[in-house]
Amino acid sequence: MSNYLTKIIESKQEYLKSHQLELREKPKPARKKKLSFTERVRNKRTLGILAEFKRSSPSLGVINHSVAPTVMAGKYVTGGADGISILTDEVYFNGHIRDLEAVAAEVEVPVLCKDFIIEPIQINLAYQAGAGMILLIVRVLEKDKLHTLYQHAIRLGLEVLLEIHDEKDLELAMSLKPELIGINNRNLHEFSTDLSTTESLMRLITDPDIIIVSESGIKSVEDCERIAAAGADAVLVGEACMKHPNPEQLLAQINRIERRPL
Ligand SMILES: O=P(O)(O)OC[C@@H](O)[C@@H](O)c1c[nH]c2ccccc12
Repeated sequence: MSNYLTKIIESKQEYLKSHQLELREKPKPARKKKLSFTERVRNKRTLGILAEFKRSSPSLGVINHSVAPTVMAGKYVTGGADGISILTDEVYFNGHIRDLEAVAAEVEVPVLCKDFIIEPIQINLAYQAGAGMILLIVRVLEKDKLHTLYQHAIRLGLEVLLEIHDEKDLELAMSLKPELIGINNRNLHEFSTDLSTTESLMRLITDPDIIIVSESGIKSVEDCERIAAAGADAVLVGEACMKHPNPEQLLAQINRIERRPL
């Protein structure tokens, strides 16, 4: 693991230890049944969209601190997002699980809990807050732990976005027979992004039933066209949405991009 990721994971372990009391589970609230992200993407012929709410990040510092998550999520849905990703990590991304809770209660599309998940309690809390999906980053988990967390989420009826960055991650991810894979274009050693990561890993994924989301460094409609040409099914866009003067318009344009036929 890179130094940066190791630091984040260590801080997450600390956080979970020191917040044990607050993090205790509450009774499960009634949940609205929503169409899953995977189903939504399968039902359309154009590029799927996961639009992300991210106030700040370790690589960029402050991105946008002035807009409320529910306001932004409303714009994302208007623009045609098939799912909303909410960064809930407090320490590095200035997020909160309450952001997710507020958004999940308001929108009809599924909401992704974007965090560094290393313990089942985090999955339970995401579920209780109304998440329909969680992220598992293959790189930060041992094989057994990855399997345990994956099965735990699936049993709760959550979708899992399984994030990979290279061939080794892909091999491990495939051992779970996933429905949904995220290819992260960001090199976690030095924060740089390179869309060719999606292009090269796409060539190795031969199962047409797996929905592939390309993540990070996607800044424009042209970038999305490139991702669609590589054969990915969906994009995860954060910074470009958060900084855009009119995110609805950006997403509406992305929403018109045809996917590559199987
Ligand atoms: O803001 P961008 O470059 O559009 O990237 C969004 C998303 O892919 C990125 O936030 C991300 C991808 N994987 C992660 C894991 C943890 C935290 C953040 C991420």
